[in-house]
Amino acid sequence: MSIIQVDGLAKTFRSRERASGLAGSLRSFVAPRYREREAVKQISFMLERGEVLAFIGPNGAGKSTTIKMLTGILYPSDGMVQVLGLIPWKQRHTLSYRISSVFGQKSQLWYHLPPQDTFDLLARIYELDMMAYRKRRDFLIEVFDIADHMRTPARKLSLGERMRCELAAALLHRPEIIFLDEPTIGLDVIAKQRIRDLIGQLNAEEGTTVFLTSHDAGDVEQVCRRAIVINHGEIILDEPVAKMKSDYLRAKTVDLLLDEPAETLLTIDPASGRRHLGGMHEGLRNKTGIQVLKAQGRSLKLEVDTSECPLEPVIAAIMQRCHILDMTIADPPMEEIIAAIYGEKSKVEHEDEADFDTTVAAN
Ligand SMILES: Nc1ncnc2c1ncn2[C@@H]1O[C@H](COP(=O)(O)OP(=O)(O)OP(=O)(O)O)[C@@H](O)[C@H]1O
Repeated sequence: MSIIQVDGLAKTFRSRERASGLAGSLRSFVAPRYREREAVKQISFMLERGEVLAFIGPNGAGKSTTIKMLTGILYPSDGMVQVLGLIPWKQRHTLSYRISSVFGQKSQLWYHLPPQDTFDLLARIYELDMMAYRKRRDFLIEVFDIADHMRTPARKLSLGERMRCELAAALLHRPEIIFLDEPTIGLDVIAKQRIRDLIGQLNAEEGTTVFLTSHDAGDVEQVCRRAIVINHGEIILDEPVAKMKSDYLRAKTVDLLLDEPAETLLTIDPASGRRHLGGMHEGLRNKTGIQVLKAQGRSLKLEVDTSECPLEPVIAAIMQRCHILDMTIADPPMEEIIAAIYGEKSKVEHEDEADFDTTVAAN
């Protein structure tokens, strides 16, 4: 039985347009004009208990609007939703005891209070049994490694420390589903990894269903097993992350700072005039899937298509030639992945249309 069922869900916002200047304001007051925006357009999907879903898309795609409808904050314009068998906007209170949400951009801890006090308040809000609450709190403090931060006002915590406290607070009442909206936004690499590991642990050990939105391809790749891509309010892809990864998350950007000029590692192909990693390693010579994006001074930037060439031999070959002083490996930005998905989809649609045209012509 699905834990979340979404059928033809849509939301259209109607907002009043206000003209500038005094005359414009008066005109808007007397004869108001409205603009309609379809934020979510008839989307349907289901989620099983224990799934870890990435719900991704570019800015303004309709992610937050969907989450707000699934958690009962917003009424839809059309369609039906059941979360844990409840209709969110009609049974919001009952639902709130069984779900939780964390917004990376908005703190849910009381700003001036230490997390310890927020936790105690939440225990009362969720009407938790005090003995069970203390046990759960102590367990979460240990798992999330936040003992040192429990008595510091939330406003004085670093972003990474605060996010760990936010997650622990959201889990006090043992929610069956957790909605995470950009949980790693603004965090450094180490803090991001920590949050990702904790989400994975939470799902593996407690079976919590995770509904995550993020602009960070790393969150999707490392945490989620299924991805739904939404753009302009429509679902354009719904498939396992493993498939999405092999289809669209192949390119990694490798930024290197070397101890010698980057040019010494490159050769120029006389036919195309393009630079490539030259003569460093037999296996890498003429290897497809490695593109030199930039070579300036001692910094070298490569794009490696991991479906054609794994990263390890590339890095190993460079390390045999020179010392790497610094290195970062980055995923393509979400916008690029979505553009690639769109490109692929419209190619398939055009091919289908062409097939249809030739069939019609033949008939
Ligand atoms: N209360 C509102 N009134 C009018 N329009 C709104 C309202 N909330 C959202 N929108 C519009 O609906 C569309 C979808 O917004 P939404 O916040 O769901 O996008 P998002 O995918 O979460 O984007 P982001 O990644 O930037 O947070 C946007 O065009 C936005 O301007």
